[in-house]
Amino acid sequence: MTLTPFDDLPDRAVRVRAPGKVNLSLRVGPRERDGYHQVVTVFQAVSVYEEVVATPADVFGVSASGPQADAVPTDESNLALRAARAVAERAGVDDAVHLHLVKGVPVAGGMAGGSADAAAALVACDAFWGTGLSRDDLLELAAELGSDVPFSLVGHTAVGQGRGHLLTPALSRGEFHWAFAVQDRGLSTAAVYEAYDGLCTQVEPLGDEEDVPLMQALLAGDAAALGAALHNDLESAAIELDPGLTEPLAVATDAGALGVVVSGSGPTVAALARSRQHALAVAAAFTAAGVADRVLTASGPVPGARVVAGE
Ligand SMILES: C[C@](O)(CO)[C@H](O)COP(=O)(O)OP(=O)(O)OC[C@H]1O[C@@H](n2ccc(N)nc2=O)[C@H](O)[C@@H]1O
Ligand SMILES: Nc1ncnc2c1ncn2[C@@H]1O[C@H](COP(=O)(O)OP(=O)(O)OP(=O)(O)O)[C@@H](O)[C@H]1O
Repeated sequence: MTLTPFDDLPDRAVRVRAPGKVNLSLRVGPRERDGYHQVVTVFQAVSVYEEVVATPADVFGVSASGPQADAVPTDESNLALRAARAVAERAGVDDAVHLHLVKGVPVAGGMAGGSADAAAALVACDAFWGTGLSRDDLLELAAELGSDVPFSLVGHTAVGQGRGHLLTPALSRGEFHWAFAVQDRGLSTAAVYEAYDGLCTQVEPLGDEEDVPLMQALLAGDAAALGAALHNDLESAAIELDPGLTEPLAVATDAGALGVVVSGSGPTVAALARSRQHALAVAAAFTAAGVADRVLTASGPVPGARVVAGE
């Protein structure tokens, strides 16, 4: 089945939309005994979306469409399918469901596409089966599926701590405009954290005081101050694995971006622009310089996973 956002929904179908994210700041502490690093991060949800359409089926299944759909696993490792099974188990549901993913977020791009699928699938299956799980239930299932999944559920702007899964909403005024340089080649999140360990011999435990200027910029809706405060501890590790990333970073700076940063574990490069128009100009500069396989523009913050049709 190949559904586009404009198709009519089949009977009983539920359609849910969930956003991608940018880490405005990502500070990485030591690796803990569970294999995960302590992080303090400020997430912003942006208007690049995944859609998940849940339809009746005799057996659990998943399919995908979109620019990089071939790179999405459709076996039991698929995060959306795992989310569906988690809802069924938690709520004691015996029925199956088919999930179709309309992928708009880059795959393995550092913008939490798989996490958005998982969050959307949690919301879709809850609505599809009428399980009535609480927000806390969904957040708990989300955290078991991946560190970024709770934020995909919540959206807007939030500070993530622990593995990134413990969220506190953050105040943000106005709308910020972004241009993204997307690469066909993905980066493995685990490999980037491993490269980070190799680069940093001594990692200090984390405080959150470094992000005060960033939080003030968000509160004031001051895009120039936000641009100056963007920060990603994983950036040098991502560049070590993919040295070509220095090119889109330089192109965005030359095009007058207020700030530019590797998004999460990369390789997508996120450039903060002065306006929607300027974001289009930065995207055009990426294309003209040949430093991106694809470009996107978006704004943020936007809400987390929510039903858009069929409930
Ligand atoms: C880079 C970020 O996107 C920033 O928000 C996240 O930290 C990654 O979140 P994610 O993709 O949901 O990652 P998970 O699926 O939870 O973990 C994938 C792998 O990344 C590494 N990982 C992830 C999160 C974290 N706080 N420390 C880690 O070391 C671990 O090796 C883990 O096995
Ligand atoms: N529904 C899914 N969509 C995309 N990838 C998935 C999905 N389920 C599992 N995966 C696997 O997860 C890997 C990471 O994909 P994803 O698009 O979530 O990366 P990411 O955006 O870099 O993640 P993050 O920003 O959260 O670190 C893929 O290479 C793929 O093997």
